[in-house]
Amino acid sequence: MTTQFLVEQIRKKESFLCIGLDTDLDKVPEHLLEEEDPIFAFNKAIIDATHHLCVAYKPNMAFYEAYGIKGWKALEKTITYLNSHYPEQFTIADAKRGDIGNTSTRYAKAFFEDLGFDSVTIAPYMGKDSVEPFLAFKEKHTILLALTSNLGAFDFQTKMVDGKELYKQVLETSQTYENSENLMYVVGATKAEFLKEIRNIIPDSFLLVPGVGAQGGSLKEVCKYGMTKDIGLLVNSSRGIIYASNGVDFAQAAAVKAKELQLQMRMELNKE
Ligand SMILES: O=C(O)c1cc(=O)[nH]c(=O)n1[C@@H]1O[C@H](COP(=O)(O)O)[C@@H](O)[C@H]1O
Repeated sequence: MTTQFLVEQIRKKESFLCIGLDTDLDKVPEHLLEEEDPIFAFNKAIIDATHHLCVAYKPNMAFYEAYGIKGWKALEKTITYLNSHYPEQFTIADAKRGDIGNTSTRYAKAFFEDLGFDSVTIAPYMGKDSVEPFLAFKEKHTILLALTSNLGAFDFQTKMVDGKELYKQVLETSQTYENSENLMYVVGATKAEFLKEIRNIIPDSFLLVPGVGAQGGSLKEVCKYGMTKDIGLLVNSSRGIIYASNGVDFAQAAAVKAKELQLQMRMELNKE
């Protein structure tokens, strides 16, 4: 998917919401456990109930890998369902990969070619030759961790390296990589106050912003400092939406939560 198409979808739906499909069998409604594939049944119901309110879905690999082959099959069914029924949705494989070039190429093939995701999250720690194999894919997006939402972000990411915080080095250096136009970045919603400086370095790049909802980040603050003329934001909520209810009404309850965020996003978009 091109960035231009994503921006068109955001304007059309008045939403830059990404719904995180962090599907945990300990949290899904009990009646679904009788299904042959409860993970896919849950995801399908959530997607069908919320697709008109969001522009992206982000399954986090941990939640699928935790169930072995069954989890991987549910993931494959989920992305196939999204690509066939809702091809306008931007899909993110939240995998946080990155390895020596030869290995990164295989990860890129797995997520972009075999599974058919539009994007994948990547850790920048191994540098240029670990990231460029992902960037080589046309109309696919590499979402590099810049400043993450968790407390541990302060262990390394904000430390000074050559007179500059490490996350700023990540932003600046990655912009020199080949095909850097295919880069997006992760900035946690809990770090909204950093967005002003981040926008000085990458004024136009799209940001994936997790951490509203369960982690307490503020959508308003994120928009205030992070929004660009082409929006430039995908704001993710996972648990805050998908586990709104664990009864038979779970999908409708998720849609209510998604709608709440979409209405706030609509307001922010109209401020432009
Ligand atoms: O890459 C991510 O998506 C990510 C980066 C980050 O800094 N913080 C963060 O929470 N995430 C992911 O975003 C989702 C947040 O989930 P909730 O806290 O339930 O909304 C999880 O899948 C996290 O793994």
